[in-house]
Amino acid sequence: MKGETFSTTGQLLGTVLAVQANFYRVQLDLGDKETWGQGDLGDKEDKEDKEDKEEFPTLSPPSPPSSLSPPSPHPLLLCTRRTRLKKIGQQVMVGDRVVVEEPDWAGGRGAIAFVLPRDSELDRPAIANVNQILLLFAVADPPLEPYQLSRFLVKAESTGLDVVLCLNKGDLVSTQVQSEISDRLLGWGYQTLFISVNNNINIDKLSCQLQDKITVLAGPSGVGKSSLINALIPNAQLRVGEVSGKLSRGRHTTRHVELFELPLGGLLADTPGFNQPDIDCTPEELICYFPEARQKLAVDSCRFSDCLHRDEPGCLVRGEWERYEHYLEFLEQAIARQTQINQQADPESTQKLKTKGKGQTQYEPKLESKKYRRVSRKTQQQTLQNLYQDEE
Ligand SMILES: Nc1nc2c(ncn2[C@@H]2O[C@H](COP(=O)(O)OP(=O)(O)OP(=O)(O)O)[C@@H](O)[C@H]2O)c(=O)[nH]1
Ligand SMILES: [Zn+2]
Repeated sequence: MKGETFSTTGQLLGTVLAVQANFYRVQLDLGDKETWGQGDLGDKEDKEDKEDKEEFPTLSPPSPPSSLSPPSPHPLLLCTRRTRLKKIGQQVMVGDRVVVEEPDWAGGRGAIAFVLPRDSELDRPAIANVNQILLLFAVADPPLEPYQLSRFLVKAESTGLDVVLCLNKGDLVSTQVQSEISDRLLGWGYQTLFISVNNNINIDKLSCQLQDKITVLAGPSGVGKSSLINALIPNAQLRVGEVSGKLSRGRHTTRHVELFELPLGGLLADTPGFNQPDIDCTPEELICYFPEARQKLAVDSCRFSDCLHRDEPGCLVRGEWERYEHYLEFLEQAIARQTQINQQADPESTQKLKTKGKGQTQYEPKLESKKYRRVSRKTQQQTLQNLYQDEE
């Protein structure tokens, strides 16, 4: 039986959990709970066919370096990057799927020989292959601010990744209030999961949503992000404690990005706290980051294809929806930002001559075509700029 452990070409695969100076901490797929447990390799070898044995004749029970204990169900190796990768300028990011060569099980070392193509790539935090963003807010203490929540949601949507919205401190408000908030957010296009880390409510439900995925946790200060990580990953504090001090301290004192292994499988990225995320998308694409408007545009379109949904005739989007005011505000910011970018790109000229039909010409504000164009999904995924910023 072959598990996920080795690809068909018999390579040793793993995921980069953290980058430490010139070393990469790689969690290997082998050791998968379904195939065999840690230190149980003899069993596994019995199950593996001969072909695999021949390819890995020196495999002995892997044990993670002692500095990385407590034990993970998956072996960890501290790896260098092969010179060939450096020569071709191949960067290795946290979240990357990599091929590891020459594992030295006793020393807990190895070398990264290849980086598999990425499904997604976030800028800040710099993590590859993220599947979803878990946006955590609190229902109270700090109070739930619709405008701030909207801003975080738009920013999260702009990555092109799935967004999971979770409200913590459910213990501080009545179920009646929770249900009102829930209805309101449903109007925004979001199903909300109410949790209470303190009272252990719905933590198991959330765990299921994170299973087997790479998730980035985001949210403003004080909503319970550290508390949630500790609830989801009982060993997190201990693990981090041995590497960089208490978990919460590590989060706020460095830009260090790290993926934590979830007990049910999957990885969670801990990120530094941040304040107000910037709206840095183009004016034209902004509307796509409002699910309630996106719904309308999925079935019909505005009269003008370049409609910014303000006062254009035949606009499908303008109207009585709760976050329309937010949209208009963010739009102003996106336009201001775009104008600034254009001016910086070409300070001499902010106008361009445009030829209209019938030979007429007119000056129009010059827009940096590349920036103004609707961006590809891949590009969207590459930007999560300023979403995370160190508190220091
Ligand atoms: N009532 C209540 N308080 C909670 C709950 N979860 C966390 N808290 C409290 O909220 C406060 C902030 O929690 P943290 O986990 O430090 O919040 P954080 O999001 O990590 O905050 P930063 O570190 O500033 O980013 C702490 O006093 C927690 O005890 C909860 O479910 N209910
Ligand atoms: Zn419109």
